[in-house]
Amino acid sequence: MKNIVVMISGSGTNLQKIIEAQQAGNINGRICAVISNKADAYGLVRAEQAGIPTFVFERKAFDSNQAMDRAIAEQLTRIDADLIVLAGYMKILTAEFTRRFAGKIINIHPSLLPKYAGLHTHERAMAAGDREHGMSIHFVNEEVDGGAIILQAKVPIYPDDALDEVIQRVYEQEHRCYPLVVQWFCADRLHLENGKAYLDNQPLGPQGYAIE
Ligand SMILES: Nc1nc2c(c(=O)[nH]1)N[C@@H](CN(C=O)c1ccc(C(=O)N[C@@H](CCC(=O)O)C(=O)O)cc1)CN2
Ligand SMILES: NCC(=O)N[C@@H]1O[C@H](COP(=O)([O-])[O-])[C@@H](O)[C@H]1O
Repeated sequence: MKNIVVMISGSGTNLQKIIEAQQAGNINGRICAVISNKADAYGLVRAEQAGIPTFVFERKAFDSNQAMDRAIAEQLTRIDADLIVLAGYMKILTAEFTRRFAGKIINIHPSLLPKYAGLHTHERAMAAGDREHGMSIHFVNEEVDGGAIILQAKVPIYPDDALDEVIQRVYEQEHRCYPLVVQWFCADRLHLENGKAYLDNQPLGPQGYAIE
């Protein structure tokens, strides 16, 4: 049974889907803690409602990003985390942190990486006139959104779409796919080796597993 820690900064809808999948017995792991860098993150309420311990590490309480990440790392070590799930965690992790937990950290990002790394991805895709968009799940390294891609799911952008419609369309794919990837890791089907993602010991291509 793997020890899972989920790191959030906001609403926690992806966290909620992972909680529900775990409660339904679809994930061979236990969510041991939820960590947030924002004390007002609603995801903390979701965790508390599910009886999951929560920890808040706010940047203003530390002298540096390094000190903050070291404090988080100590908590993760105490928990003996096997998998660290970034689910809307909106802080760039230090290289020291990502190296310490290499192969154990995954992230979900609302674009078809390598397009639109960083923030405001939906707005950028719409402004570019893209007709195809989506989300990526990847291993995390020191390069922001540059880690090996595990899975991508595509969604259309229609000419008359409002921003919220695109956001919701991507959210649907995120909520479908993240619990699946967490289970792949917990079932020892997914691993990182020499910077490449492997599923069932087969190397995944640069865009990862393309789910229909
Ligand atoms: N070392 C890494 N850290 C993080 C990664 C990663 O791949 N490598 N993924 C991000 C998640 N993310 C996009 O998916 C992302 C989050 C935040 C930022 C960013 O610019 N954050 C600002 C502060 C924003 C705020 O506090 O409101 C910052 O950290 O200065 C970019 C990308 C998680 N971390
Ligand atoms: N760059 C990271 C990033 O933008 N992550 C995005 O934050 C949202 C969190 O939603 P949630 O808190 O409802 O799960 C998700 O859409 C995720 O892809």
